[in-house]
Amino acid sequence: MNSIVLKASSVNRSYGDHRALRNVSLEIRRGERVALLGASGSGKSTLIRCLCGLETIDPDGGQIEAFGQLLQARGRISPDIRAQRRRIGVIFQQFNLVGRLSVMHNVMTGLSAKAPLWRALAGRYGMGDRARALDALDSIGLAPQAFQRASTLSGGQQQRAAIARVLLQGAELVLADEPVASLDPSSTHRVMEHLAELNRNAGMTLVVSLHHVALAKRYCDRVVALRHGALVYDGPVAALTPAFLEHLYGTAAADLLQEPGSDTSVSEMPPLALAA
Ligand SMILES: Nc1ncnc2c1ncn2[C@@H]1O[C@H](COP(=O)(O)OP(=O)(O)OP(=O)(O)O)[C@@H](O)[C@H]1O
Repeated sequence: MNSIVLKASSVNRSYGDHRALRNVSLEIRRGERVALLGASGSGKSTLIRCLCGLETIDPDGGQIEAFGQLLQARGRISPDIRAQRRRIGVIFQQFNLVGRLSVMHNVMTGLSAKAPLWRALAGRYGMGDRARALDALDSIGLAPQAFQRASTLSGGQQQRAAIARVLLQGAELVLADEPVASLDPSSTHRVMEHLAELNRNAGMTLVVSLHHVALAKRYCDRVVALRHGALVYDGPVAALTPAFLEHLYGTAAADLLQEPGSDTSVSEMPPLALAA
């Protein structure tokens, strides 16, 4: 079996005259936990949107493959994208839940990629689907909130519901775009631990863009860093040097290595409880 689940080759993406991605090439292997780092505006969200086919790349020769099949090439999305999208779970900073629907219903929309469209639109799910949705919610500690409206949940709970949705979807690859950027420190760690668990227990490959370098160090093995749209680092998280971080962000590395909500730099912290 091909262990490469995602492959970007010479990808450019422009908005008018502005080139947001410049000749980005990248391979993600099954089971990896990859942090996407870079200063604001470096192209992280653009790359994630291109990788899942929500945005087209420039028609100048680049291409993206997922699970060994073409996802898009030369500015055109593959006609088979629906089949690939079933295998890719996407998590956004703003949760993308429907506030007036119950948490359960939101989570079950994860099945709509597999179920007939009419069933998803009608919200008709069988007992088996409901049981699986409850299991997914239980696994992230949200079973008590299953029948509440999604709008009544805290930000951290909403993000956990979004994680339950990709769990139910059965996604093999999760692309998470700054999933903790709007959360408080304790919800941040809870959400990051659940994402790491998806990787460890459910075997999902994880690509997550993060603002905090400390979170990348704590939860990921590999870092891909962008600067002005170009890939400038791809390697082990442990090999990131303070000098490189200062180059990447233009600010002191000590500030970047601070854990959210902590006065302690990540290098002084005890090992993560989840670590294998
Ligand atoms: N829809 C768009 N139209 C025009 N320009 C855009 C669009 N989306 C992104 N850009 C530009 O492309 C560049 C990369 O943006 P992107 O959102 O990918 O960066 P980012 O690294 O995710 O930033 P942040 O960390 O602040 O979210 C920026 O200069 C941004 O202004």
